Amino acid sequence: TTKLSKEKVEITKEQRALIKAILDAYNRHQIPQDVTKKLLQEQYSAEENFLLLTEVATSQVQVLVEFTKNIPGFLSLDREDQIALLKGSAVEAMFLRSAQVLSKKMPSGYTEVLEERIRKSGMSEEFMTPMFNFYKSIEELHMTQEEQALLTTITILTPDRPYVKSHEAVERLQETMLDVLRKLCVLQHPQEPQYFARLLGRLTELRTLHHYHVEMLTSWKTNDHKFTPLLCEIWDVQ
Ligand SMILES: C[C@]12CC[C@H]3[C@@H](CC=C4C=C(C(=O)O)CC[C@@]43C)[C@@H]1CC[C@@H]2C(=O)c1ccc(O)cc1
Repeated sequence: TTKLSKEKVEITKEQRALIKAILDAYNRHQIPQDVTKKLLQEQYSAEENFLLLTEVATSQVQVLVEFTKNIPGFLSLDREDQIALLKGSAVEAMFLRSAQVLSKKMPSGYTEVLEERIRKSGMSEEFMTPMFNFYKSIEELHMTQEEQALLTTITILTPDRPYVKSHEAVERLQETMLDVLRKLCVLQHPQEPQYFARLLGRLTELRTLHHYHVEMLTSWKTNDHKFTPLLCEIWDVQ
């Protein structure tokens, strides 16, 4: 008979404090009300939808920077590495954020409106399909808030981003988060031993979306769509 590994998984006091710090930061940093209200009120047109998504994307980058600064240990990394990690993970963190938001049904109908504006923003089908497939694969996981916040943190703390100098320091920080997430998955999804592996599989899918995103921006640019200076800065768009 296969001996089920009933390994005694225990979250330490420090790890519990880490989860709390990351979850508080994740919940504290939301898109400002006035931005989301505009998204609900403005009329629909491909141009208007693109402008609104650009505004909400710009706001999300600012939220991402604030969240990242609250990741325990992040500010003790080398300053240039902090920038390299933010630039390297901005697109993936944004797609992970959009998947987490779009897989939640909100009473305000925000999710439906957002989805409608994405579908009618002048984005070509070839990028729409993989993006919505990703949203679906995230939705099927039914991630808890802690798992979402930790998965975003793990994405940001990816050591092999371009221009990262002290690879080990980032790796150590990421491993701390991976260990906490692994334990959480075992405790919160006891009947799904593969759940943690499935979560990490989503990070691989995120990297392919990153590739699509570069082409998506270029296709928008050719139809002379303007991005904000912050988006150009963080996404290396000319
Ligand atoms: C990524 C995205 C811009 C940012 C949106 C995302 C859909 C849902 C979101 C939810 C957010 C929240 O509720 O916190 C923050 C903004 C995001 C993350 C859009 C889907 C396609 C779009 C896009 O790629 C895009 C890129 C450049 C643009 O100028 C306009 C759109």
